[in-house]
Amino acid sequence: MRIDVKNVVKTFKHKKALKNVTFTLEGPKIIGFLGHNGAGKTTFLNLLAGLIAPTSGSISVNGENVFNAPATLRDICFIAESGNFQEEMTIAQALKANSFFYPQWDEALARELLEVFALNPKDKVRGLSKGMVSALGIITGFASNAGITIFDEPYIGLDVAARNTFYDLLIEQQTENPRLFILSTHLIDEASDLFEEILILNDGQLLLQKAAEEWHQHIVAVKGNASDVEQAIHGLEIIYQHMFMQELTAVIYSDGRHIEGQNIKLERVSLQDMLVYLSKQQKARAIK
Ligand SMILES: Nc1ncnc2c1ncn2[C@@H]1O[C@H](COP(=O)(O)OP(=O)(O)OP(=O)(O)O)[C@@H](O)[C@H]1O
Repeated sequence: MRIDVKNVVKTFKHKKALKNVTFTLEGPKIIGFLGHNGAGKTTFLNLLAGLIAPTSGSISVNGENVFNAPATLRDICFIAESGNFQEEMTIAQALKANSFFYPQWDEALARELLEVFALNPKDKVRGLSKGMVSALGIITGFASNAGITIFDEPYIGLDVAARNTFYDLLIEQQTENPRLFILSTHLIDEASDLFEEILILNDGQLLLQKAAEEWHQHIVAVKGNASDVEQAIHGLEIIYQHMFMQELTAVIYSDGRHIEGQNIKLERVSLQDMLVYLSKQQKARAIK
């Protein structure tokens, strides 16, 4: 599976939710699609699932433009944050409807997962708790067997045990039947070991796309007096920088270069730290 995103802009009235986003994803792989609130993640996932059209630019899957391409959409399963199930249906009917849509649907897996998540197929979607709707989404996503399976905040309302079940299933499915899984989530520390590639959106733009290995080896925060930090990181890609009380923090991509200098500190940057940095930056911008 290959997704090509070219110069995508999405504007809602006066709000530019996506500002000229370009990248390529190739699977099978588990992708972490991250960014703070309002970064544009859901907007992008809706575009990828062909639910809305870009204002300009294009998204194609294996060379086919997704918008208005019904055949391609049958290989993309998008599980929305709020659950995209008809309220008046029972769980069994909701699964049936999805089984008609996805040609590779795995009925045995759907049945097995209903038991794993203790859902009663006769229950109506309307009466389900948030956690149960999330579980129904997870079942649908895995059973769809779609080449691209997207989970947008898949575990709202799920407890730790159910979330762990989800992580185990993801690994099991990726081993048995590899696909391109895209996960947008706020529970980053919990899920970060699962990601093989990480994309971070910030304010409608792609801030960063790295393989997880590259992240662990090469992304580092350099802190200290501004001129010392600037000297130490000269020529490197700066992902983020922030000045506080005369101390400069610069998150950089070291590209294997050994970083040294006087009066500077180097720190590892977890995905969670990165999002904290980004939201600080956003707040600082809002205050200005
Ligand atoms: N239908 C819409 N009409 C107007 N503005 C919208 C619409 N959908 C999204 N936006 C705006 O576009 C921006 C990006 O929203 P989006 O929901 O894509 O962000 P997100 O990264 O998914 O955030 P969250 O993590 O909070 O779900 C926000 O400023 C949002 O208010």
